[in-house]
Amino acid sequence: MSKNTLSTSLFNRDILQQAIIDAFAKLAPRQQWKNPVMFVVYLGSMLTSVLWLQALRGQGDAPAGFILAIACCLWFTVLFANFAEAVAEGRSKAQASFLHNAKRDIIAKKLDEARYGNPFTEIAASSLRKGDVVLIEAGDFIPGDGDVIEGVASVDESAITGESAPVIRESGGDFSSVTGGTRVLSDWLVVRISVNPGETFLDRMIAMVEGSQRQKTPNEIALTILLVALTLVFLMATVTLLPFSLYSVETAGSGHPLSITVLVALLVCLIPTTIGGLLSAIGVAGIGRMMQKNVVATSGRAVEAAGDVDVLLLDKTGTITLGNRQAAAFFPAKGVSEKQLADAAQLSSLADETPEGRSIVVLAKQKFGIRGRDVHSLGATFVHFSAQTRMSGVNLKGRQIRKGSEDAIRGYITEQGGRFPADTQNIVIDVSRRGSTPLVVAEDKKVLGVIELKDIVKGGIKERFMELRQMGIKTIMITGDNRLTAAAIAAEAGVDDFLAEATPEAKLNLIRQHQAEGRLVAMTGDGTNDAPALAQADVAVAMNSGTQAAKEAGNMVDLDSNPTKLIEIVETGKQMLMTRGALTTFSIANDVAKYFAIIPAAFAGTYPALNVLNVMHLATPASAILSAVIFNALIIIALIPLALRGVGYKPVGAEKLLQNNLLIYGLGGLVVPFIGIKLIDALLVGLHLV
Ligand SMILES: Nc1ncnc2c1ncn2[C@@H]1O[C@H](COP(=O)(O)OP(=O)(O)OP(=O)(O)O)[C@@H](O)[C@H]1O
Ligand SMILES: [K+]
Ligand SMILES: [Mg+2]
Repeated sequence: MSKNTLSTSLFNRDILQQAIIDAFAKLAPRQQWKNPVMFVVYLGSMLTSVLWLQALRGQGDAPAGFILAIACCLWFTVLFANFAEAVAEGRSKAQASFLHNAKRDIIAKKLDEARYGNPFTEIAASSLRKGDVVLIEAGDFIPGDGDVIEGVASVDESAITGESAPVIRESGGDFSSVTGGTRVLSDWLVVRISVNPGETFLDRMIAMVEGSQRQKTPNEIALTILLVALTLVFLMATVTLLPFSLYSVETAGSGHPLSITVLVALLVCLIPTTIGGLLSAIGVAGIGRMMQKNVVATSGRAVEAAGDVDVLLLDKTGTITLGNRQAAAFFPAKGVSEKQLADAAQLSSLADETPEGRSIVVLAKQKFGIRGRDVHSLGATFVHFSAQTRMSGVNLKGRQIRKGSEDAIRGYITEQGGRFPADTQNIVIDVSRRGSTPLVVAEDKKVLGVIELKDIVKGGIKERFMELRQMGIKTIMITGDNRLTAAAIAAEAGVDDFLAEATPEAKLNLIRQHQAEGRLVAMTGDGTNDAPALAQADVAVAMNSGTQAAKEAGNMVDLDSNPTKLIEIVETGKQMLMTRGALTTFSIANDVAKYFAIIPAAFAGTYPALNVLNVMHLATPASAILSAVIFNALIIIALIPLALRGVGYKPVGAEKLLQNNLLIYGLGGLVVPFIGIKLIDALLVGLHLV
């Protein structure tokens, strides 16, 4: 399988070079203001720089060299945080670059009338409007997003999906959507354009992936508020230290007061700069990791919700099963021959565009040599399948043939005064218990028998559901099939619950009900029918092969159109949340440790008694403060790979995760600074810098 996505090499040279440039560009106050914690460091850098200039003129509150060293460290802290964000954005951009290649000048064949064979005019794709109808022939690029209204063709979508195998796009059903920039390989399509220029799927994907549309997610805002509160507390504490130290020096008549430089250094070490500097990079990287899985998230919020999902709604057909429900056998009712049933079944399916319908035509031909008849010469009118009626069929010259779910056909024939035979009832039960879908065929008010539609549960799916259960996520299978079939497949696949005979409304209600109970719901969908439910779900993954309506209603698109991807999406979301949680824990634990490094040293001159806290025995007060500030800057750089790659993830319960997190990142966060600061101090001494 060829994938367009970037190799995971974090330290791609081009990205790093660009990120260094961007790190400086991000020094603009307008950018800095967006990140309140780092904004404090930014102000501190400016203040200490001014103090250094004063010191050069002999008016310093500390030696000029010391102030300069602190100022430089603070500027680097800001630059490192900028750099982290720039690297994350650079990787996303690199991942999106192949999408730019898919944008090209295309000539569209705009049809004067919406039908194949009519004359067309050639116009630039960029001037196509929503509602225009175009012809696309073998070799042509598809000029815009739209839905196929006529024709069947194989399409090369590798420009978008990176998948080189062609896909079939056809009118009707769930494979009717085409994307601008892809190419028709064989045959022709008539497509109704569904978006105006500039609003295409490709445009939206590029904007999202490149981060130009990225806004803070609700959780990011909440965390930022917490970090700002912490920052304010430390700011107050630090500011009040100054008059305090002045007073005590005065009353004692000895020692010297704290310098502004030391106070700024102290403040920067105490506020949560590590998470403050990496927060945005973690969010961007989350979207980037989705992209690596060929999933385009149209909001950071969707990625975040994916990590918190409680309930997963999965379609039976195509998600849990392979999805090509194929006719496998005919079971005639008493007094009907199998051939008679097959003939009626085929007639009712001649215009049925669903895979089920087509397979019935094929099976009747294979078993009895019944040829597909020319539907126009029959003077027939077709009744198309819908998920609401669960029935389809044909009316021809006084004959009305229907096929559909048992209850739909029962309703249909009782309406006309017919009776549902007991032997057919038994066949339905038998077929359903096997996990197959029974389609009952009726002519007028007489039941002719049952068609068995077979589908196969995907290999390995049971293990995936087990993992989800370990993560504390409930899986619910949804199907339009009857309860018996649903129960058989649910048991085989190992889902927690199922909803049978589901209409699109029932799906929507199920989502609302779970949300009302405070749960976050995820689902996948591809049909126009799924659009309302997709719009309601918290995480809504539309298949790239699906209809435009589904893609617009969802907040993620899976370019591979693999419904089981939802499981990986949840894992990626969880990993992003865990990474943020881990680094927040680490950051705050870190600050506590820095407190012990810097306080005794900073106050040694003012309060000699505080020396009992001086557990680290750093060389001098100046080297203690400098070492802490250097460590504070370097830790941001050191954690960039972790922020971008994400912490390792195993499917265990939330409580266990929290425990592990506190243990590793909390304890680590406490210990690492002691070692780091001690080493830096020794190095400074060794190099005779202090
Ligand atoms: N082409 C058809 N003609 C008549 N009846 C059909 C047809 N396809 C399905 N049915 C009936 O309608 C019921 C619901 O079908 P539907 O495709 O909505 O089910 P589903 O399992 O939810 O599949 P999906 O995952 O595609 O939504 C089926 O159980 C079957 O009885
Ligand atoms: K800090
Ligand atoms: Mg279906």
